[in-house]
Amino acid sequence: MHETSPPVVAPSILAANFLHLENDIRQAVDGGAPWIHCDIMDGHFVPNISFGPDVVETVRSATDVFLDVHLMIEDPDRYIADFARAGADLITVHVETCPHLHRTLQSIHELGCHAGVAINPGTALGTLRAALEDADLVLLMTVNPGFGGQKFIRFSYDRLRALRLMRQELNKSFLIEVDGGVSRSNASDITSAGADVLVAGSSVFKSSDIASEVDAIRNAAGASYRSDYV
Ligand SMILES: O=C(CO)[C@@H](O)[C@H](O)COP(=O)(O)O
Repeated sequence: MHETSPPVVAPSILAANFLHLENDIRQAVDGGAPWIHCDIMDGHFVPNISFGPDVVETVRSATDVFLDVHLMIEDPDRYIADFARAGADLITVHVETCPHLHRTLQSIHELGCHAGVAINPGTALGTLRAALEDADLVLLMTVNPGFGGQKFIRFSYDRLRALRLMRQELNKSFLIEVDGGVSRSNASDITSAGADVLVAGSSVFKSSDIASEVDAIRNAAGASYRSDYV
């Protein structure tokens, strides 16, 4: 899981130009992104539909970077094998969609992938507690999921600090990922509050220079990152 030293910038292709997807991804990787984030939305758990395993498989065929697949879908157990087959390295499910979260995380591991748990801004962090035994990563949503281009919710800084403290108290080493409204202007505050992985969609792919934008976020994040957090 720690193949690349944090802080990691994980550009979300939700905001990419799908006519030039391979080119957009290449520019992001050239700018220093070791991960690519794939947002899977079903129009039920979140009010938007994105793409499925076929697109993930196409991305896999175009790049060997770490593929971070975020399932914003009801009943994710039905699809995790498809995303593992498509080439996901990490599969993250939402605590809000998994009544048998422990079993779901085990299934992801059995499929040979790293397992993550995501949590919405309105869900209490305590609901994660049991999952922290098995998760390789916790994805803290810093917008309400469903759309790119939203504003970072400010109370997320307190949640990040609280999650970092939980990790310390439990003596765990899961990575903390932040997703939504991340840009070069808040990346430093986000890492100093405890994030190891920063998902950035619009700020990267809507920019006129994708590689420079990734580099700028990485530099800002790196300036305040403390490796003794993990
Ligand atoms: O999962 C989501 C949205 O639900 C995110 O991955 C966004 O796609 C991030 O996009 P920006 O907020 O960076 O535009």
